[in-house]
Amino acid sequence: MVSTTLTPTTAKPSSSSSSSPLKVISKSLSAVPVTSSTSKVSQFLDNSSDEDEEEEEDTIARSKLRINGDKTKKRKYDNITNGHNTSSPKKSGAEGGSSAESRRKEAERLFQKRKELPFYQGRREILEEIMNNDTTIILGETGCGKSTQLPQLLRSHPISESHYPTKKGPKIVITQPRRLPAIALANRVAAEMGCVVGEEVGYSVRFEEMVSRETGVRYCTEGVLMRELANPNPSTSSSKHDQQNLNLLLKYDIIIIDEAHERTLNTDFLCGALKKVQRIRKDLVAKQDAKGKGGSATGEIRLLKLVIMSATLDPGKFQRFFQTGRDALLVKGRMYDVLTQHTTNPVDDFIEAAARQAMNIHCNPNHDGDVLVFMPGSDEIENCVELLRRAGKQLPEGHKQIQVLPLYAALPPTAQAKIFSTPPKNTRRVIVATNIAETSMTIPGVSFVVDTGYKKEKEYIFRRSGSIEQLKRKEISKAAAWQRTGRAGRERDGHCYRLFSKELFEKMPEFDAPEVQRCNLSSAVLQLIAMGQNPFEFEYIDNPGRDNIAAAFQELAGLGALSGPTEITELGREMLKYPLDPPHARILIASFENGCPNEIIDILSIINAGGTVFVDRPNEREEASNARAKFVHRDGDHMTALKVFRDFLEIKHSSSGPGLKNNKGGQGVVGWCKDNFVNHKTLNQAIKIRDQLRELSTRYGKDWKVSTSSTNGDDSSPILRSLLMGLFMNSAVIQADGSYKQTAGSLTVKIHPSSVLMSKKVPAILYDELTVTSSFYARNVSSFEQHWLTELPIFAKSAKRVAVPVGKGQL
Ligand SMILES: Nc1ncnc2c1ncn2[C@@H]1O[C@H](COP(=O)(O)OP(=O)(O)OP(=O)(O)O)[C@@H](O)[C@H]1O
Repeated sequence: MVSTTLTPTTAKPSSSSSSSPLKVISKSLSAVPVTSSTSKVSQFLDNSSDEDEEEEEDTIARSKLRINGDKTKKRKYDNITNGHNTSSPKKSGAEGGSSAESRRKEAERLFQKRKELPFYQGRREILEEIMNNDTTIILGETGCGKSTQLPQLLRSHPISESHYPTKKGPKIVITQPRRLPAIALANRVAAEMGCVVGEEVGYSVRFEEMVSRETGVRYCTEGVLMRELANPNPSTSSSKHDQQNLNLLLKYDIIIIDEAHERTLNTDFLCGALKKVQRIRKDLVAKQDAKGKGGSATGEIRLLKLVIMSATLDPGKFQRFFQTGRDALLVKGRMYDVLTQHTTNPVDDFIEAAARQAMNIHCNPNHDGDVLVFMPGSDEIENCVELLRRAGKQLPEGHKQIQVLPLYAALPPTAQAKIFSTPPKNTRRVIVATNIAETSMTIPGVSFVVDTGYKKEKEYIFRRSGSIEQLKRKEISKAAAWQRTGRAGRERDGHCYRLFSKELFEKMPEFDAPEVQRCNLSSAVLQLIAMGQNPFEFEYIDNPGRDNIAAAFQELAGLGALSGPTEITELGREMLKYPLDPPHARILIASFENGCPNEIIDILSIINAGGTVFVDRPNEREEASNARAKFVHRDGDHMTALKVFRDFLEIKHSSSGPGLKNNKGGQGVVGWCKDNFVNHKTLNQAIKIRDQLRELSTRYGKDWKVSTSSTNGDDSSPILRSLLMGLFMNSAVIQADGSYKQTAGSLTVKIHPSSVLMSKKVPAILYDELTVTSSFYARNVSSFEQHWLTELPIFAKSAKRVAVPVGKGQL
């Protein structure tokens, strides 16, 4: 293999060189990246006193007490453990004294490491700043301890305790843009605090939750908190204080928005909504104090503190938005050095170059540690994985082996969680990931990062004839490059190989463009309206533009979620009860009316599981196509997926044990999936989602058991009609020349080759998504009767326009 030529760099992360006012916390510590830097653990500036150390030891002792005290309390979840435990003590759901003892010992061991983290070193100044202000902006270098240490310190450090004199301490929520880091961080922090996930420390992500009444630190995705703001849980909300339907989140004292540099849709909407909540709570506290209700510390309503954090955010932008009037805090220093190198020449084929670089690392006997490779998207990842696996097979006998693991959002969570498992002996792991692993994550064992410099980014194209959202490959920003670099150097010194030149790096934008300016806003706009906010007048960090908001209104109105520019309908509120996008929520509600929730819940669970229903294996195309043939349903991919799922469940239930062993009559479920080219990871994940949707339906008084087979036998039309209620914007009718023309736009679309309807001609199609390559391809396609369109309120008045009639004989 030809090695890539790389040169070392001495550049600094953009945030550190920002002209915005910053208050430096650990002055003697160096910034990333380090080339031949001498910053080591022993050089950390320790600005804590001995007395402070004693207070910290005391904190550990108290958290021990809390854990033991919880022993007799009934927990909300019986199965408190999960498959994502990233550090020992592992799966310590047992309540026995020995596991509590092992947790305590592990927490004590980890405490020795925690004490060395720069963030921990600067804790007094950080906590005082937070206690003295409403909103604090913190920039801390990657790996300095922001996400793991701040919630723990806020919960039980004496500085915070004196501010929150109640026995329980402040309740803290910390948001993450993605579910994997939220779960991994909760596991890590639970281990550091010596408790079981779901007790003192918990997490809530879409379709999965590990929290209880005892939970004082809750890691959650931004989406979960947004949903809570818009759709207060009746059992926990303080609705009597809600203003304009905005949930004031009174059960939380401090909300931390972590990784704010990502500027996801939810980051920006959360910042706007929380700023408002903070202001309303402040006014209410002032009124409460004036009435003499006992002061804000102990009164019914307490002030809300906000902390905005990242290693690479633009501090000036957030300072201006929150009008903090304070310098952002800069926590400098990291635990370990990271040497960063750029290529001297441009790279022709970045997939091959990345595979080469990973193999070069692997074949160097002095290089110890796992490799994390960043690729733009799943296709590039699968190609790179293939190259690496092939190269791995050619390693000489006795050579250290490689285990290659893909990591991207469409993989089901169980497949994603593999990155936390211990590799076999004498094996180096090479993880090939999208930017899903770019922020927040500490992937155990990783010492090397290979960065291709590319990402895939959603781009929303506004067209009068129907907007489309597409994924495009783009160069990353400097902030993203530093985040990627920061995935090394977390457990030991690291090395980052950038497969782009220093000159190219210098030309990269400082930060990523905010998602509000390039994504479909319908879900966020519906939530805003439910909160009583006018999306056109909402305070945005960066305005999304009227066209983007108007497009969301159009879609939501079509779904029946809005009755006026700022008025949500009953149906809209109903839609918000389910953790689904508006179109999917609409489909679910339609299924209750059409008598098919049983089937629709299964279909929606598969769609939301991430991953495909079928898998491909190289050189087995014919076998795969023969195996699939027996599942094909004439009405298309949704009914086909339902058939696969139902057969899978039957096999699973008839198999002995958890599905890994053979059942008496034949093969086990894993063998069945292999023989039928079925993706068992997707379907197992679908089971979990199905259970949650069923539970939610029951909670809202809906009978999910109703099924078409109990009414109309084999008739799939109620299911397809339900799908159309949500996916009408994604529908197209056949034209005389055999092409399909969008009903809500004017694009000509083709059926994707992966669809079972690929070579069929049907009067009308609906689809889950549109991918754009040389043409517009509809994926996950089902057929339906053209005249159904005229029954939809949005099309009823303009039936002629949407349904260009083509008789069956013409097809
Ligand atoms: N799952 C884990 N396994 C091992 N070590 C971990 C784990 N999680 C955190 N750590 C250790 O704790 C340190 C601090 O992690 P933390 O996530 O708090 O840093 P951070 O400042 O939030 O980083 P980033 O900006 O990259 O999110 C890491 O550098 C690593 O040494």
